[in-house]
Amino acid sequence: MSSIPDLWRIALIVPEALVEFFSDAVADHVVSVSTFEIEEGGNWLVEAISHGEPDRAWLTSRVAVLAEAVGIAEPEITFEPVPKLDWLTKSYQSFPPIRAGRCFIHGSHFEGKVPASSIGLLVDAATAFGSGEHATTFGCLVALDRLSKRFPVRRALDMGCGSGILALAIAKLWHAPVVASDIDAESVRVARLNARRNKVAGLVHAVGGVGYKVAAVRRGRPYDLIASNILARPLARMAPDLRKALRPGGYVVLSGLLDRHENWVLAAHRAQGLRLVGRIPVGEWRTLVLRG
Ligand SMILES: C[S@@+](CC[C@H](N)C(=O)[O-])C[C@H]1O[C@@H](n2cnc3c(N)ncnc32)[C@H](O)[C@@H]1O
Repeated sequence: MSSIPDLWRIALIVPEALVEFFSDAVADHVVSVSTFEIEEGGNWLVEAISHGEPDRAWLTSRVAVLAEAVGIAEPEITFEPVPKLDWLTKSYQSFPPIRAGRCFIHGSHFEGKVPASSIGLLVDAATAFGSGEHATTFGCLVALDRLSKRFPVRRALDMGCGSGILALAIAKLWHAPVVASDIDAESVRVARLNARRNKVAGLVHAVGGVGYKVAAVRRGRPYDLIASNILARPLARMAPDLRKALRPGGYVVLSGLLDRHENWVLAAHRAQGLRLVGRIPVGEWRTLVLRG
């Protein structure tokens, strides 16, 4: 527990018309920003969470400058540490096991048995994205399970690994080495921890850095399989790099895109010669399976 960074809550109340403006202004300095209406048609609460104690003086003066710029009274900004064990224990316990294809994702609080014929993935809801409950992670796991029944993989890449959940699944489904990369250092730490806890540390190599710029990602090429659950814009932008990194005939699993972005992302990858071989819609989210 001691290696989990301290979380801080930063809160301010602003008029509805300025919610986005203030959320964007703090977004680069925190790990998440939530907004809630607190008076119907009136004020909203902007609540941000940061890793470690935020720079109070900087944030306070930034908020003051913004308030002056839009002609409102300077909103009060509060800073408070988030009680460590409480929220972690709470979030651990709020996640029941999830099945996605043969994958059975459970937290360390799960006392039951992983069903025979399932593949257990031990992932606690913590400080990195990916504990199976999100539609995009779920879609990727279902796609990976389907592919594992008909396609051999000698090496794979999980780009934007978060908790490492997709890399763990690939390592367990194929017993193949996986490079797991993430732009966020905390995610890399959590992915390594999860690889050890799932006894696949010898197969999952977690590295930090942006997309295909990471040396270990380039060294691992060509990959038989690339999974990337990021967002529509980076997924579309990385199409040329992705094709270069993929072995001809290899598979790509893309997620993190909404239904309205599907054609756009697909067009970028089709322009590189990939073709659509699978599509898993979950709610408004889409997971696409492409073949090189
Ligand atoms: C939606 S999470 C997915 C986590 C996990 N793979 C899953 O499927 O649940 C996206 C992750 O991609 C990382 N990320 C975003 N842009 C990236 C980029 N250009 N290169 C590498 N990682 C990136 C984020 O830090 C985040 O951990």
